[in-house]
Amino acid sequence: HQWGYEDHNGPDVWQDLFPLANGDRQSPINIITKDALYDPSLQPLLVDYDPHSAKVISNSGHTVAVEFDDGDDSSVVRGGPLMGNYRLRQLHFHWGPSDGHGSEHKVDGVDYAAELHIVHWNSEKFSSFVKAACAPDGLAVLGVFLKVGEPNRYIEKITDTFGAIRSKGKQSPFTNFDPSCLLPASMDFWTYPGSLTVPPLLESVVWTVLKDPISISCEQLAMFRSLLSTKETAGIESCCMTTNHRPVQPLKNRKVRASFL
Ligand SMILES: C[C@@H](NC(=O)c1ccc(Cl)c(S(N)(=O)=O)c1)c1ccccc1O
Ligand SMILES: [Zn+2]
Repeated sequence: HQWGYEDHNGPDVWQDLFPLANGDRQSPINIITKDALYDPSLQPLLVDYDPHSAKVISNSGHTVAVEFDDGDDSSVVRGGPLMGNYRLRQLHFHWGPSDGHGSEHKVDGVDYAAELHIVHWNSEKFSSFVKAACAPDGLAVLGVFLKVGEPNRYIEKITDTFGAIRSKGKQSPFTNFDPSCLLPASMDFWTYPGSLTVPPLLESVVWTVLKDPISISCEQLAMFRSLLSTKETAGIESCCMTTNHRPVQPLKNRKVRASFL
């Protein structure tokens, strides 16, 4: 039984197989900006990525991901709400069936066309991503909103590979890529304690969501939707990855902090 985003295996039934779906610190959330607490003690968020860490780009069936060599601390994020270094592991995207929605987090109820997640793990306290993914401060995910507008020349480097990774399970070499090129000018962020937004929904993510979006053109977005969530095997008709975003979850007893006034 493979989880997905359709009625029979989507977010509304994930709780059947993954009980954490109804947990106390689930992601994504709607960020209500007037309730966000400005915290002057928050340090700037500092990324330091080595382009040679990028290894492959893969179609996981749920999303498209660039995977990095996380064997050393050559690509890390630190500062912000984080204690110590978090090592870069992978980046991936979430989008929707139309340009009107597709991001996972919302800001004052408004969602963007898509959202980029840059996933890191706490290499000071843990020896692997899998171990870190089970601890409350094990992962740090940097969320970046994508707003429909001008074509994005760095997103183009990603969509250029889609011909080779059209179906689920396909991967292609992808190196010499620094994810900093996908960050907006301002590193102002909101931060809150949350979870993976995909099963197993582990509650181990310190979220930092950047305030400003980056651009993506509607044609580039359409290319994400042309990726297939099915394997290439003959006989099974292929289906497009038209949507892969989880609805917003209850805030419950959490506070969102802002790094800016
Ligand atoms: C199954 C899928 N894992 C994730 O997508 C994923 C993992 C961790 C986090 Cl923290 C998030 S999230 N959305 O909370 O940022 C998503 C996957 C596995 C292997 C390769 C590519 C790939 O995409
Ligand atoms: Zn994600």
